[in-house]
Parts: sequence; C-alpha cells; structure tokens
Amino acid sequence: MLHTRTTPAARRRALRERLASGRLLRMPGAISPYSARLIQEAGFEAVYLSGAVLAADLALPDIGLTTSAEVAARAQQVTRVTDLPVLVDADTGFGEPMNAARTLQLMEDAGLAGLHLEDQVNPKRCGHLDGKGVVPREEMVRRLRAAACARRDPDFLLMARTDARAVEGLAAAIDRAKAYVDAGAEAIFPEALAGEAEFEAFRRAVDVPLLANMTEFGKGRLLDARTLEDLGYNIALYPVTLFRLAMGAIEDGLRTLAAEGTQQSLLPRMQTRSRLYEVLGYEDYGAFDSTVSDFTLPPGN
Ligand SMILES: C[C@](O)(C(=O)O)[C@H](CC(=O)O)C(=O)O
Ligand SMILES: [Mg+2]
Repeated sequence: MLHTRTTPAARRRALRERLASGRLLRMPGAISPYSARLIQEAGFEAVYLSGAVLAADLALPDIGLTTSAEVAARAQQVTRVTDLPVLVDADTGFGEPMNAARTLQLMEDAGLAGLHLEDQVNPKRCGHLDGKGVVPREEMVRRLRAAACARRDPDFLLMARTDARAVEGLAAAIDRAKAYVDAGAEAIFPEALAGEAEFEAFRRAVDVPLLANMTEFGKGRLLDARTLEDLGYNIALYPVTLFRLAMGAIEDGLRTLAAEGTQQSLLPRMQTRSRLYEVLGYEDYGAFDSTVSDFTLPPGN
C-alpha cells in the first residue's frame, strides 16, 4: 500500500549485482509512477526515467528546458511506488560541473539507483538528431568528477553518456568513454552508434557496463535482446517506447470518439476498472481503512 518498502540502498545494490551478472537488463522508460508499477508487474527488473519523456509530457521539446528540481520531483514520485531500481536521465547535469554535483545529490535524495550525464553542449537535443554539439572532453571530465565527488552513497551508479559518435566519429567517442571511466564513470552509454560493428567496437574497448539505447525512429536499427546480450551489452534501454505506445493509443481513441460519438467500440482496448484497481491495490486500502475506523469513542468524546 501507498509506497515501496524497498530502500534506495537495497535497490542500488540490486542494480549493481544485476549489471555484474552478465545478463542483459531490459529497462523500459516509465511515463508516470503508475506505469512504473506496470513495468514491475510485467516482470522487468529496472525502470528508466527519460528526459525526453518528461519533457514531452510537459509538451516541451527535449532541449534541456526542464530543471534538475523538476526531474528529481518526478523521480521521487516514481521511486516511491516501485520496488525496482530506477535510472534517471540527468541530461547534461543542468549547468556547470557544480550543477552536475548538485543534480547528483538531488537524484540520490529522490531514491534513484543511478543517473547518466551526457557530454552535449547546452541546449542539448535528442541524441538521434543531427546537429548535436559536444563540450570539450576536459569539460565533461570535470562534470563527471564533480558528480562523483558529490556522491554520498558509493552504490549510486554514475553513468556517462557520450554523444561524440555523431560529432567526432567512433574513435573519438571511444577515447572519450575511456577518459570518462577514468574520471569516475562506472558505466557508459554510447549514444547513436551506427550499427552492430560499432556496438562491438565499443564493447571491445571499454570494460565497464554498457547501455544500448533502443529508441524508436532513431539513427540505428532496433536490435533484439538476444543480439544485444551476445554483443556483451548490459542494459537494453527502451526510453520512449511506452510514451509512444500510449500516445498512439490516445490519438486513435480520440479519433474514434470524435467520429463515432461514443467510446463503445474502444472498450476492448481499454484497461478495465477492475484491472486498474488491482494495480492500485485498492482492496488493501479498504481493509486498512476498516481497521482504523473499527473503534468506538469513549463516552463524552
Ligand atoms: C534516451 C533519451 O536521452 C531520453 O531522453 O529518453 C533520448 C531518447 C529519444 O529522444 O528518443 C535520446 O536522446 O536518445
Ligand atoms: Mg534524454
């Protein structure tokens, strides 16, 4: 009821153990606290909080308009209702290295299991769009060092994302990844690689856990979990999948409602009231309520 009883410490350890297992961890991006519950119920072992989804949900493009406090607040709503480790997209750290440090502490306080910081310039953009810019390698190193220094729980995972592949080429992206690991990054998110050969090259060059971003309508092919595991990747990320699915369903539904004047034909596609209540654990609340109200006041009160 109400919230998880799994502590942030336990979740951070769970994520680290899972990454050390050598098995691919599939990480769907939640669109809300409720959808994080569904991710858990569906048997996934970790949740992602996407910057793109958070921005899109506010009807904003993913260009760094959201603030670290907004992201942390949303993250806390999510971590409260799932037992799973949650990894958050902390974009560029929301400013200078000192801001990245503060961002890391906000995300620790939000009960997250880890975050990733990227080496894009501000304003950032989706890693699968053209025209990206990256900061000099040394600046990103400072960003990471500041974040690593600010960390209070050594189990909180610090992941570095490099967007350099599209800007400086594969070799430079790999060099950056190595420098980022030296600066304290414990996992790497190589963004927008061109194909399997590049995934392989990254795996050979870097010996920390690697994340593969399987975002739709992006630069790369969607590789299946088996292929990614065989490539030696540790995390398969589906950052915006649930958002795209849900928004597709909403748009279809709105068109039907407008055309037919009733939602009758949509009912088979809807989550039912009873399923909603099941996910919410509604019955438990009823039981709890009847026990607290099961008393009689002494006379005169
Ligand atoms: C992973 C990502 O950073 C996100 O915010 O979810 C995005 C996803 C997307 O825009 O499709 C990205 O830059 O890849
Ligand atoms: Mg993002």
